[in-house]
Amino acid sequence: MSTETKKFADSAAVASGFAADFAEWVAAQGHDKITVALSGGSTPKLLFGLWASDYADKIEWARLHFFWGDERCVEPDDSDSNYGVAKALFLDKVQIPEENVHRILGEADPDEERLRYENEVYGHVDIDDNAVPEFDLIILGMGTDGHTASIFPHQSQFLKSPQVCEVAIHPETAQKRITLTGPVLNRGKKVAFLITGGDKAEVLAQVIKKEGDFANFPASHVEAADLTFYVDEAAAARL
Ligand SMILES: O=C1O[C@H](COP(=O)(O)O)[C@@H](O)[C@H](O)[C@H]1O
Repeated sequence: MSTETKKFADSAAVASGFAADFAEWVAAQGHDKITVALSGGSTPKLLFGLWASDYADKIEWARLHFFWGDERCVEPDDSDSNYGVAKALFLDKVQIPEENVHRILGEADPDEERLRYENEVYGHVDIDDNAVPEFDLIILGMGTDGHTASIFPHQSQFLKSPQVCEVAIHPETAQKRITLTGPVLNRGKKVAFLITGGDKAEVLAQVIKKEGDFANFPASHVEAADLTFYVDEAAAARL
């Protein structure tokens, strides 16, 4: 298992550092149908913008299949939709076949969608001997409460769920979400956290150093074989 922390000056530098590593990694993959689970929220927006502006013709997008680590149960054109954000910022701007985009249907019944999406994942992603999907790359973020994907501290049982996806509930808004579970995050062949901002510094330090309240932060339970934290100086202030 290898864990690395890459520190950058600010959030823009995190996006460009990750984008450069990503382009190199895609080019080095010896197979097509490279499966990537995207994160949502605000942090990856700079990355998505950069993919559209600087990498549209530098990456063979048709080799990639995009999935999501989590989705909010809203319409795809809702500003809260993780898919909607990615679509507006880069999917509509790069040459990627529609069938390579495997969105979670946030507008569908969550319990039915959880099962449909699980089958979608099984239809395209390698599995291990225990039928756990092995994405080539999973991109994750972390909330100020230590949640990752949509595994929140109050639903930490999802870290050990035997299912591919679970229906999560946001602790403050009660918004329903669909999230990949802990075993799937841990089986990612490569996992990258993108974490920026001083408001995450204290939690990030506990997550990385495994100190203090770390056990209560879902992000600290992601233990993939190849794990990299891309952080800015503000988020890294307590490391
Ligand atoms: O709700 C979510 O939160 C996390 C962190 O989001 P950010 O806005 O702090 O970057 C994100 O990784 C997750 O995908 C998202 O749905």
